[in-house]
Amino acid sequence: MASVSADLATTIFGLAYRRSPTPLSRVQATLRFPYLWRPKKLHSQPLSYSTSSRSRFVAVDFPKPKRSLRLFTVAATATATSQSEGSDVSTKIPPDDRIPATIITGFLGSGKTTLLNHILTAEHGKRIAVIENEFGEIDIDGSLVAAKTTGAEDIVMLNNGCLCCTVRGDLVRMISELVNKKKGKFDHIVIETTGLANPAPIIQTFYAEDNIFNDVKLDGVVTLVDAKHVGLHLDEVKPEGVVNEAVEQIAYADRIIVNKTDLVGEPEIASVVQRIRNINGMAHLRRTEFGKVDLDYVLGIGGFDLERIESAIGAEGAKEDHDSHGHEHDHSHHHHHHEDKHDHKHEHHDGHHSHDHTHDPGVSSVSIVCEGSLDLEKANIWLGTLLLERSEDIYRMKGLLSVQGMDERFVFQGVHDIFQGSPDRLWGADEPRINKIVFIGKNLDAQEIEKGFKGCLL
Ligand SMILES: Nc1nc2c(ncn2[C@@H]2O[C@H](COP(=O)(O)OP(=O)(O)OP(=O)(O)O)[C@@H](O)[C@H]2O)c(=O)[nH]1
Repeated sequence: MASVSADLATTIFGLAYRRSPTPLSRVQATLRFPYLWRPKKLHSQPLSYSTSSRSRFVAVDFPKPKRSLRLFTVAATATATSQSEGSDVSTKIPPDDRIPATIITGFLGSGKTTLLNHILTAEHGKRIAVIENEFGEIDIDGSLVAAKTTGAEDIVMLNNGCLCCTVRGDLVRMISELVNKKKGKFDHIVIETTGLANPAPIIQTFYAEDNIFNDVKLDGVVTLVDAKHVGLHLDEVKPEGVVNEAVEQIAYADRIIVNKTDLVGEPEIASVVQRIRNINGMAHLRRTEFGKVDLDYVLGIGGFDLERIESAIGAEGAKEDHDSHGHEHDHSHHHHHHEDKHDHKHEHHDGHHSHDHTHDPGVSSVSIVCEGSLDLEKANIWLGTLLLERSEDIYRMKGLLSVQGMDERFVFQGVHDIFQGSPDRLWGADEPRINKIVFIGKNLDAQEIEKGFKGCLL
């Protein structure tokens, strides 16, 4: 284990224990010490920081493809109402009126354009700007997308490469242009990636680029899955160091749409759902034909929004949403670690089916649900070290924590080494202090994570 400096040890929730006991002064202390965790291996220079009016986010910097750096503060709690003496930072958090953006991803032919057309033609009253990324010179998807008259405020094409690789700069420019020239004329941006896109760099763009971050917030990642063919893609063994895009697209999703269910039978669908759950136990999942989902399932979901973390990390992990079909499944196969079901051999615990879990190349989810309060210093060291050592492998994480001495719940979410956290609402007087935490990533050791986490409990 890497040695952890005192600095690191005070960073993740660092602020909370530099506070004085009242909630208000806690907020102010928080804002006065705005930096959270920073991965030392990525920075030899000390970081400078500033408080910004957009103080909702915490540390971002990532090594690839661009080493840009964003420093964040922890958001103030709802209890912040005024400043007291000695405070040099406003506790007022401005309303987040940035334009939400949704990434639609999914493997080739999974139904992304079909979903986009559904969004554009549905009645929702939203004015949507669309960014289409087509791999290749010919703008085929553009002509397949419903015409502007059907609901898109603007459709822009990115045809000369893949969003996650060569045209990231173009994406930044396009979003900036949309914002600069058309702000006020649209309410939402929808970005359709190519089928071969890895969502991570696209997600990171929203945090790394000031031009985007100041005006646009990532709302969610929606992943289409072709119920008939996804198994083939998940099974594909890639050369060392090459990602399996189908797996990545599922791993980063906030919403998963298992599409083309008309082409397969119930056992195949159940098997696909199970494999997806094994990779991503956090995302909501719905089954469809031709991408027909309620629009509020895909737009305005707040997948990266701390205020909505709880809905993403329900007590037993994400559930399959059942409004579009009428039968029950509980196929959640990711590794649940619940304090009162403490069984390390229960990885495939639903007992309904026997499925092969050996294919998905090391990407899985681990969730821990347990009552108690965390020792802040220990939790800092544990999570800081975990991210320091494993941030490349930790794709997504979300958590809701009970910290000893903290009256509020602490919520956080992260994507690799982007970490965003803040005190949330106060714990209720009779509310059990239950920690919930979900990790999605590569080669996660559920037992080790659980052990590390529980070692931080008082
Ligand atoms: N049978 C069936 N076909 C579907 C369904 N959804 C989409 N399709 C068809 O599948 C084909 C691919 O759908 P698209 O929406 O273009 O898929 P895509 O993900 O945008 O494809 P790429 O841009 O190539 O990655 C089209 O012919 C769609 O009409 C479905 O639920 N059932």
